Amino acid sequence: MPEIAYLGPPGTFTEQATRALTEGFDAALIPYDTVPRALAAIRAGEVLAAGVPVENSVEGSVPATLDALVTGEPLVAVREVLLPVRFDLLARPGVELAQVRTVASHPHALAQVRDWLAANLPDAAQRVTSSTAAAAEATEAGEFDAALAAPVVTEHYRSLVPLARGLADVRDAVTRFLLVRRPGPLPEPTGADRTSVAAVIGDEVGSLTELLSELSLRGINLSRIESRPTKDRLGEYRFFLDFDGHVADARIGDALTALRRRCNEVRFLGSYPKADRAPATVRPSASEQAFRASAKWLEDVRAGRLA
Ligand SMILES: O=C(O)C(=O)Cc1ccccc1
Repeated sequence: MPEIAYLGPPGTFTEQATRALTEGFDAALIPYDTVPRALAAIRAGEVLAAGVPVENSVEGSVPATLDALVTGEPLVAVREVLLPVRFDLLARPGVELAQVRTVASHPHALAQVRDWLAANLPDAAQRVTSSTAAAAEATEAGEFDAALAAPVVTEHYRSLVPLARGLADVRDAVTRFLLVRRPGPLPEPTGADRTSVAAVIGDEVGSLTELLSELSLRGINLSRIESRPTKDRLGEYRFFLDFDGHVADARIGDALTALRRRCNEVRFLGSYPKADRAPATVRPSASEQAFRASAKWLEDVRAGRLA
């Protein structure tokens, strides 16, 4: 049975997401304490793939995931899923809200209930853990007074009881997760796909504008842009771009070759079906048919068939 890594321990949001990402095939889910370790396990050939969180509608990107995706051997995303996130505040039996002095969770969880914590636990010290389930585990062990975690976490840390349920400063917050693996055959284009790349550009006037123009000129809709320091030199950034379309689409292939020419480094991070299944809108001049017809025209010109 294929083994798939996820950010553990059991009971994380990533575990739930990874179940959804691997729906339809039998896989054994293996917990790793951090996203970089889960991705290292793919690179080392210990697991086939990993489910990882990439971004949240409230708190933005998960930097550890972005950095680990571009450090080391190439990896590509093959599926994505969106998971609504709400948190329970869990404590050992007998601990009341007024007694909570320390509350632990993943940084994204603490950020998503910042207002609730300010209003209800203004004096509690916030402690960061590697995941929400790690916070629950440590709370059960007596390390913290309370943990913010997924409601399902109590299936694993059974002595914990909720002090508050369904917390979220922003209703309908969602987190986006990817199933990542080593490069291989790509998912088939569906007409509602997303492509992810990471590009390092030179420190020159207009280099980012020109990079983005390569997409807009071909009618490609950019759905996310995020920058992270390359860590090599102050002021040098790597841009993580997500856009509508599949690398098999002519307009996307054309744009990627342009990025490859322009950028100091381009890493392809996958083409995969969008979770919302919303088809890409393609203007007529960027359609497959238009690309085919113009390539044919050029071929004819070069062969001396047309003036
Ligand atoms: O810690 C977890 O449970 C995770 O899977 C990471 C995370 C944390 C907060 C919101 C969504 C995902």
